[in-house]
Amino acid sequence: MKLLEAINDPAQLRQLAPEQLVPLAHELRQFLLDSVSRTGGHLSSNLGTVELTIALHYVFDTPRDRLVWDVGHQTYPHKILTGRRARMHTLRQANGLSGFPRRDESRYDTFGTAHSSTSVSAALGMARAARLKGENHKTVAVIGDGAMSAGMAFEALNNAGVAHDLDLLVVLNDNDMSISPPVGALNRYLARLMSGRFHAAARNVGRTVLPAPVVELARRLEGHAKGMVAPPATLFEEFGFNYIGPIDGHDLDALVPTLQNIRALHGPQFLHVVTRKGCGYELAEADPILYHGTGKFNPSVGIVPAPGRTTYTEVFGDWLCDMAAADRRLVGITPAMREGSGMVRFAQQFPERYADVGIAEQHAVTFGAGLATEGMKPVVAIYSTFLQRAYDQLVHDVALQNLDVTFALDRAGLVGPDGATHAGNYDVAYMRCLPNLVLMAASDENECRRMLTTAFHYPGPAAVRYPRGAGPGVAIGHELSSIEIGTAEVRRRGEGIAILAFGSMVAPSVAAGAELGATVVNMRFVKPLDVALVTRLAREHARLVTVEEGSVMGGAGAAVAEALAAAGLTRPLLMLGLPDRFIQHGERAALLADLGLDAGGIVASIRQRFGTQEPRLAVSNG
Ligand SMILES: Cc1ncc(C[n+]2csc(CCOP(=O)(O)OP(=O)(O)O)c2C)c(N)n1
Ligand SMILES: CC(=O)[C@@H](O)[C@H](O)COP(=O)(O)O
Ligand SMILES: [Mg+2]
Repeated sequence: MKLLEAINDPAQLRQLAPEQLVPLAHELRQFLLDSVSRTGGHLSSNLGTVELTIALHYVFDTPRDRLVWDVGHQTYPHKILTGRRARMHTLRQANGLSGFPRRDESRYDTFGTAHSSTSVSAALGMARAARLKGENHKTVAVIGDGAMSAGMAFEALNNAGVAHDLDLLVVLNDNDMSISPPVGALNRYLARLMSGRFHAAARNVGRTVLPAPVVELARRLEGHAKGMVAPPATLFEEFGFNYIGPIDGHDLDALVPTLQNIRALHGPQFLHVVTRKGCGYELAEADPILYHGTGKFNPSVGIVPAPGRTTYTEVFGDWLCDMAAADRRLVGITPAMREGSGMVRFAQQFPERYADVGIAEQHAVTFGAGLATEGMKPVVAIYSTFLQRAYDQLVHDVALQNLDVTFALDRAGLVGPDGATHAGNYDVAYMRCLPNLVLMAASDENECRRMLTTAFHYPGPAAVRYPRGAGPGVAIGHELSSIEIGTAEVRRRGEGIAILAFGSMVAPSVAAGAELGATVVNMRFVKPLDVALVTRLAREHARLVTVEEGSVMGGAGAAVAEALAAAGLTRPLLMLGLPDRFIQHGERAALLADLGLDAGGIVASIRQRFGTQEPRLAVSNG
């Protein structure tokens, strides 16, 4: 590790001779594999960007030249080369390095990210700012083939391609993979670019990078000389970029001179590099999906899948297959999260009714709306955090038209190591204000299954939110039974205090209620709220507490407060949930405990707010 250990800053990397870069890449890849196997994290994508990262920092004058990564799950080599090597053992842990770029972590992280397809927009903004400020640095966006499939990337290309006064380079890191195999026409197009004349052109590209008009002229002349019609320009050229490539993204002898040539050019440039996900670690190359995101593992053995407790994701996946067998109208939709959303078996068993639409949350929702207009029963499986992307589609295309779309909202609440970017803290706040929509929060695995069935049978938009990981471990029935809409369930009768708990907070609230002698209710529905029960509880108890794994602001507790106000009832109401700040990465259970959202924390908050005396006062009415 001699070369790597000497690099604490890209300026030191730039002192190396070109022939030292290959051995450096070897050291970096070894370090990366060793490091991720100890911490867990995103492995395959990072193994694929080792050479590209070295070449970019070697050629560009970072951080003066701006380097913007898309998604950011492939930035571990970048972190290692930009002074964070010694902290890689803290990756994705509380108070440790983030798994994604963060502006507050390093001046080399020019743009915070983790949701995909933002890089070209952000880089274009930076390039425009440079122009306006009279600065002459370069801006580079690195975007994967999966991320390139999103509408937002194309909105940015559309804008950038006519910005001929800006020095912007878009590097397409094409590894022919999203998390799962890529889908759609763009992917097919990229595969075609890899073949035929483009492949032949790639061999010399390091020596002959030319501005777009010259390339275009040469193409026409070549066609003319051969008496043929000139070959068509690439899609990216049609957008206004100078397209270069495809080149081998693991070949430093091609990457470095190509980037050096491009750096001297002005206007929008597009470099297509081809990499292998998992490159250099045989097991990850053979199964890049398994090694996309890993826990800790022994690199000489590889990941050994161990049976664990059933996760909510698995509950959903099993329900989806059962419901699809029962109802031929069901169509399962995922925006590029087949594995994460538990849809692998469904995709195999019901290929005609399975739709991976790419990283395209907005399209996923409106595609579902379209299916619903024709009497189909779409189920959009989506992480809470990614539904944020499709809010207008949820409002305008689904809720406003009262269309029958079921939303399976996975990763609702804190997610743990991915941190604030992936936390699903806001879905309750942004969904419960929508007319027509039914919103449920699952408190255990079996209830999750029943809620999904309820949502599916409800003839309008309905969502079930459930957290990352396993639930309390209750037995899961095989039947497809529903819950009456808008009904809560009293889990424990006590006096003085009533705890109204939502979803994942029911189990700790029941434990807290036992310690306090309080009534505990599993509210089940955020919308419609069981107003009759809420008002009855308010009349029977002196103090009310709401507990939820979601933003307190605008959340389910706020819904209870509104219901009380509407009924003219005033009661001391303690609302527990996620505070008005972003919660960083760490282990999910530990983060919840830190926030007082475990049984002990709930007891402590209630005692702190209402005192330690048994609050026996029963009130007659408001
Ligand atoms: C808006 C959004 N939707 C979904 C995801 C989940 N996600 C993270 S990486 C990824 C695949 C990205 O593919 P690509 O850009 O080709 O990068 P690769 O993993 O191949 O390196 C997906 C779907 C996300 N981060 N953001
Ligand atoms: C980078 C990204 O967005 C995904 O890979 C995400 O990290 C997956 O999270 P889960 O592990 O919760 O599926
Ligand atoms: Mg890819």
